Amino acid sequence: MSGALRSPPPAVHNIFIDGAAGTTGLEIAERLAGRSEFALITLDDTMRKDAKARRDALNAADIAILCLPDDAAREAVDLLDPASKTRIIDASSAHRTTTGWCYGFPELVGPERVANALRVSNPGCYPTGFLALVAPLVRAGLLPADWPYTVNAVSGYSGGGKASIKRFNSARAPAFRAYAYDLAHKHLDEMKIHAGLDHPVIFAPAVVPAYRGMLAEVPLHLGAMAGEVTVEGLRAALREFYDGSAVVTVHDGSPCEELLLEIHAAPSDALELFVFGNKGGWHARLVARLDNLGKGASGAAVQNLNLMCGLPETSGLQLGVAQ
Ligand SMILES: NC(=O)C1=CN([C@@H]2O[C@H](COP(=O)(O)OP(=O)(O)OC[C@H]3O[C@@H](n4cnc5c(N)ncnc54)[C@H](OP(=O)(O)O)[C@@H]3O)[C@@H](O)[C@H]2O)C=CC1
Ligand SMILES: CC(=O)N[C@@H](CCC(=O)OP(=O)(O)O)C(=O)O
Repeated sequence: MSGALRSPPPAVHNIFIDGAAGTTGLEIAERLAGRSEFALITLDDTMRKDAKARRDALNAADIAILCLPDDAAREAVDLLDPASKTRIIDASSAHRTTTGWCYGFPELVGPERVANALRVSNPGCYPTGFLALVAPLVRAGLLPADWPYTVNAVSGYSGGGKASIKRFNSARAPAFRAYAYDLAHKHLDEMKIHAGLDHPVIFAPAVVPAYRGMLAEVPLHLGAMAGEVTVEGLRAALREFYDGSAVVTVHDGSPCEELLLEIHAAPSDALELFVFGNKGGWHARLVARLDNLGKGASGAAVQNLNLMCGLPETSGLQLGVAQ
């Protein structure tokens, strides 16, 4: 082999998951297990909340993925040395509308922006469904930016992290939990800003006793909107926007009697979009189906991590669509 050109060994990226013992962190680690491109920096259970140990791990990482409550995520960023080269993917809602942070929705902001970013803020699970439906249609001028939109959604109970899992696994688990009746859910700004809307949406979320899964729906009085917008036109625009995506599927207009979330669904990093309308096209329902822990959290973090490391965008993702 003397004189033969050899490729350098592939780079190994040092990754620290801050909050690795939580719901999102554990699913990210599962998706990274066995991937030789990554080496995980870990803290044992006695040190995982120790500020000094976290500071060392955060600064030693090439990329740190924050799977923490918002305050702890802000604290993690503060723990970085001023000269730190560590890049961040934040799964919390602490930085989703913060100047200087890249909104980590590659299909909407462009994969190259995520790939080159120092600070990436992952979208929330509900906003992922809402924005995937509405942002491209507002951009295309098919839906008005000044419309008073409503979002109805159901989530699997893992969407609320360990506390919600404990509640839904207890003897007093509710059969259905509707919430956010203060009309001030923390996702409102994120949805408004990244969809380019003039007004906050009315957001009506609920939780069902399935571990994972999510439906986010935007009902539309299409016939009351100005212009000639049709159900077929909305669907065609979404199909064009996501053409070639391995993650997002826009279903055709085949009849569909029901959309289901399975009680024991397997993890999925796919995002499915549907456009339904009545005869005459006066009413429409835009629906997104996803796994809150997949494209809604951990799958999205791994997709962004791949991009930031120059790896194929969907490496390690589970993209089976349930249909
Ligand atoms: N679950 C989901 O579907 C989604 C979650 N997210 C966001 O991701 C983030 C993580 O959520 P999730 O995994 O569900 O939450 P969990 O409650 O399941 O996990 C959070 C983890 O963070 C740990 N933690 C809390 N404070 C600190 C600290 N100061 N230092 C180190 N670790 C700490 C907790 O420790 P301990 O185990 O001791 O409690 C826990 O292990 C949240 O901001 C959430 O909003 C975003 C999209 C979807
Ligand atoms: C079911 C449930 O409780 N869901 C959480 C949101 C989960 C999520 O998207 O996390 P982020 O808040 O980080 O975006 C809630 O409504 O607060």
